[in-house]
Amino acid sequence: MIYTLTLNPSVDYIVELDKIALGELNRTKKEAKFPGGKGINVSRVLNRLGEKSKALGFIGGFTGDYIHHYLQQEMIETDFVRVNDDTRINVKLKADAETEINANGPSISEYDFTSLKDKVGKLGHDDLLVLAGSIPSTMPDSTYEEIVQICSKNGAKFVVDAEGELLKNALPYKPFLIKPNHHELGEMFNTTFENCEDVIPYGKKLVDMGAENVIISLASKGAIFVNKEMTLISSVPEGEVKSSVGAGDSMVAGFLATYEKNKDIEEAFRYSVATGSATAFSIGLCDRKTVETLLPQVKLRRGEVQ
Ligand SMILES: Nc1ncnc2c1ncn2[C@@H]1O[C@H](COP(=O)(O)OP(=O)(O)OP(=O)(O)O)[C@@H](O)[C@H]1O
Ligand SMILES: O=P(O)(O)OC[C@@]1(O)O[C@H](CO)[C@@H](O)[C@@H]1O
Repeated sequence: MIYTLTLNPSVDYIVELDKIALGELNRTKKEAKFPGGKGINVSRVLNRLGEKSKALGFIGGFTGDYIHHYLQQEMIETDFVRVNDDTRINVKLKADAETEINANGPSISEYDFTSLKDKVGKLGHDDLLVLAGSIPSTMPDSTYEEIVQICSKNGAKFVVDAEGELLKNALPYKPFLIKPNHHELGEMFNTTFENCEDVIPYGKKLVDMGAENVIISLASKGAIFVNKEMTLISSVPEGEVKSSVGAGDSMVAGFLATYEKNKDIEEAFRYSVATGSATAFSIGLCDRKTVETLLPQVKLRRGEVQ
């Protein structure tokens, strides 16, 4: 079974304005709220693509209740650890550009973390855990490493979608899939990228560092896939971006949902890109129909073998 782990869930408050005037009263044109946090987004998109998953993580307070009820209504299984503080609220401003304000998140006690590790310890060979997003600021950088060590010991596969040290520390344990975007990749290697070709050598480095499969997204510029056997470069569909919040998480869900069905990497990568764009072209997360409409626009070509 697929499990998702969101150590720092959020209520995402999405606000649309014509423009933002700093230091003044602004009134919204439209607003919406959704349960958020990367792992939770992966569970919600998997569900829309017909794949079951169970959402794990820490939730607390009225915001935690909101997330819990929302997922229950969508018939998504959960097994959260309840914490004392409120789950955070992240503000997403959409005006000329998209601006995000993500909060630190609640404090997590040793006891809470142990309860969570006990749940992860029950996963075995037939399971896959998606670890996604930041960790609450009270938790150490070694947090993901501790969790993937448990998976590795019990033979459970895992996916990591996180930034910086959290991702680097997990690589030696051989994640099944990682999905940095080009900014995150640039920060890891202290460089910047213009296009898909620039990114390929760094995708290969991540494979050498332990990742089995690597997807690197470059928003409207395309995406690349690298593993030991192949390098693929993908175009992205054209359309109007309504909110890119969760587009990266949707890529992970699109890949896993398809791979679970047929173990076909190329097909999984095509779905991954179509699912990412389907979310970028929606307010909130995508639905299956939009993914299937966009799929014919996703064209893959092979990167050069080096
Ligand atoms: N302007 C765009 N046009 C078409 N597709 C897009 C656009 N922006 C994002 N996408 C889709 O979303 C995917 C992920 O985008 P991006 O590279 O911004 O990832 P990310 O930064 O991880 O996303 P997130 O906003 O969830 O953090 C892209 O591969 C693409 O499929
Ligand atoms: O602060 P983190 O954990 O890095 O990211 C959290 C977040 O921005 O990621 C999701 C989109 O990918 C949103 O639902 C959520 O608000």
